[in-house]
Amino acid sequence: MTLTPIAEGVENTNYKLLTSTGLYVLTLFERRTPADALPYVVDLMLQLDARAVPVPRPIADREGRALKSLCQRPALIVSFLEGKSLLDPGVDACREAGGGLARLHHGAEGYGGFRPNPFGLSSWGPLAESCEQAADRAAKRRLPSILRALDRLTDSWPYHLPMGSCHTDFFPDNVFFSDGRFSGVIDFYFSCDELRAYDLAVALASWCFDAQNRFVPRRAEAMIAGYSARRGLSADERVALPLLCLGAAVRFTLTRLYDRLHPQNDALVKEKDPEEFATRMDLFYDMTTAGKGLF
Ligand SMILES: Nc1ncnc2c1ncn2[C@@H]1O[C@H](COP(=O)(O)OP(=O)(O)O)[C@@H](O)[C@H]1O
Ligand SMILES: N[C@@H](CCOP(=O)(O)O)C(=O)O
Repeated sequence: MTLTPIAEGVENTNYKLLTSTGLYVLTLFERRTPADALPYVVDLMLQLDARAVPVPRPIADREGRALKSLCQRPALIVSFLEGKSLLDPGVDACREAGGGLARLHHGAEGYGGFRPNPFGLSSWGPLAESCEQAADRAAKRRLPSILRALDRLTDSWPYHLPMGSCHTDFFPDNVFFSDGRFSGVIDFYFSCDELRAYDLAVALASWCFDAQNRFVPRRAEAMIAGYSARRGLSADERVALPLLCLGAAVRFTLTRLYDRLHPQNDALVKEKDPEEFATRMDLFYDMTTAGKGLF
């Protein structure tokens, strides 16, 4: 058996695990994934796997338990998924990814678990406050635009839209491709009950910017087309997308800012730049002010 650390993670500590029966991933969960949330996540992955959505399959021990404890942290072994994520996904990849997200939403239908979104709208105010308390000069400059976006989101959040089990971290690094086709999705540790259109908005806010962080409307159009070819998207959901993209941009600006201000020195994780999403937040703020659509 060999264990090789994987350094790409942002949230948890991961190892590639090679045994006589195959290749797996061992995850030790760090601060954002509490043990009591994991049964929801594991059972959702099992349901998706059973419905042929390509996700890592949790591996149980001889007593049938997948969730274990290792080094004082919750731990899980899942199957290794083949395929590669894309660094700068183009229009076709965005269409494929939209279709992949719709497959995930389909596969999650009827799921019996319930987990409120730990990083949903109601968490953003307290997160902003804890960033404010620890703020350095750069964070102090950023906070007013975060708070202004938060006011808009609080005033206009579309609570009435359809909910279900969502991934809520459907970023390019969590989606695998093989021969240009969607081949799988990993990292379900933020999965929870949320607005389905918010899940799509997270994908739009993370896939539809180029290497210079410029919004690419054609990618957004393709992603929405890929999604809606497999799963209906109502007129109300479509109209709400710019506001929900603003919400997604606030969420990732805040968690990245929090991580920069409160680093975890002992975990095998990488920090990401909050400014990348803060710039997107400003763009979606202006788009919602002007009442414009994404394309
Ligand atoms: N089941 C899996 N199959 C293949 N690769 C995986 C799997 N799980 C994780 N990885 C690899 O590990 C990296 C980090 O995993 P991820 O779950 O995104 O960690 P974190 O939650 O810490 O961000 C991924 O980018 C991917 O390369
Ligand atoms: N996607 C989030 C943080 C979680 O990272 P992941 O590696 O688990 O996708 C971000 O980019 O801030």
